Amino acid sequence: MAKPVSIEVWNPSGKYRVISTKAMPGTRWIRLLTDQDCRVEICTSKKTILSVEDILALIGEKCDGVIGQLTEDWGEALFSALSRAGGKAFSNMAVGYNNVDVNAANKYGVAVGNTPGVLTETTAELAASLSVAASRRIVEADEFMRAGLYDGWLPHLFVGNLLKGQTVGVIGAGRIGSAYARMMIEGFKMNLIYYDLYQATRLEKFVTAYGEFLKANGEQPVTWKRAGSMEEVLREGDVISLHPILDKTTYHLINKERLSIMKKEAILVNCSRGPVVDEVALVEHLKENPMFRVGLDVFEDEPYMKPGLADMKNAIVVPHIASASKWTREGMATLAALNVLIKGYPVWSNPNNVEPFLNENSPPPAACPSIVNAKNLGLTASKL
Ligand SMILES: NC(=O)C1=CN([C@@H]2O[C@H](COP(=O)(O)OP(=O)(O)OC[C@H]3O[C@@H](n4cnc5c(N)ncnc54)[C@H](O)[C@@H]3O)[C@@H](O)[C@H]2O)C=CC1
Ligand SMILES: O=C(O)C(=O)CO
Repeated sequence: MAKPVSIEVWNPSGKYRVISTKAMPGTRWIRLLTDQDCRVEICTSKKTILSVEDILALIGEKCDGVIGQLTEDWGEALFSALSRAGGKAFSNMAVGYNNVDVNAANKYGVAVGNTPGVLTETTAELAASLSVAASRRIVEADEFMRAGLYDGWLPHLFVGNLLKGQTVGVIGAGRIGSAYARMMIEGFKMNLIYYDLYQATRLEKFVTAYGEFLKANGEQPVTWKRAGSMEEVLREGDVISLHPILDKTTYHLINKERLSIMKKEAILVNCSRGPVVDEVALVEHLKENPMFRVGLDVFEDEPYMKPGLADMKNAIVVPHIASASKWTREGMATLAALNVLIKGYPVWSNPNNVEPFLNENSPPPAACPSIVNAKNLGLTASKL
């Protein structure tokens, strides 16, 4: 028998019981739920990652909807329990939902929400920050300064790579990958090579137009190329950033063999999911190629790093903070809350445009912003 988990309660007499497995930023998300007659229970356990047993205890006998986190294992056990408790909706507070077994949710008729769009720019900004920090060796230089080792300017001190005119490679040119590409192209005048299963038409148009603008102003135009294979991106990119979803096609997409075809002084950035990179092979590669650098926000065995990674000077590591801006995190909480409103709301027809849900000063549309299994469950699409 799992121990009861500590909770904070809002609107105790609300008709619908909604649980959030973590406290989330802002208060708008709580207000939106309590305004719709929900009793909101927020888990206040000190444990960072809740186990399946902890969440089963939270769900209890009656529960209408749950907002959960990407660190939790949402599979058969939780969806069957939620369904038995009368629950109809679950939302991850994340756009990625590789921690969710959507087939199990379908089996129990539970809608699965995610939070796209609101984190696109914030996540791309962190990928861009890691790209610049790695290319200019900012973290190494900062450590050197704090250690009191700086005794004067030297021609060879922390020499890094110039980004202008180099090639930025993007693998997975969806919302975040495309936003990142634009930042690197517009900000640093880099040329683009990308690989995706689909054509990134808007991104291509942007690079073409920006290239024409530069040319008209007497500058070297930027260019783009859609690669026919991932290997092409790896061979040609000077800075390569990974932005695909994690599934079986992208697991260990970067492995020993693929690392070996990259340029010796390339920079690799991963703000997608840890298992997209074979981290053991990466550590070996970093040891053998001191001029190869990485910026990592995510790790294969998160929250742990593979042995040796923390010792590598040519690696910058940050704790899965790519979406961590105040506006984005509050927006993610809002979208997650609206996804679990269980009054039979229709599903928003364009999850790539979630702006109307994010305006603090006007009520959101009466729709669930993003339900990934809406078609499987035959949910009605919003006409708004
Ligand atoms: N580190 C962090 O804090 C964050 C991480 N993420 C991760 O980023 C991922 C992407 O997010 P969005 O850009 O919003 O999703 P998206 O769905 O717009 O883009 C994903 C892209 O990956 C492409 N893709 C899928 N399989 C592929 C393959 N085998 N090879 C090449 N491309 C492939 C898709 O066609 C799509 O264009 C999320 O699924 C999540 O895992 C997202 C936000 C924050
Ligand atoms: O949204 C996601 O997928 C994250 O990783 C956290 O923002």
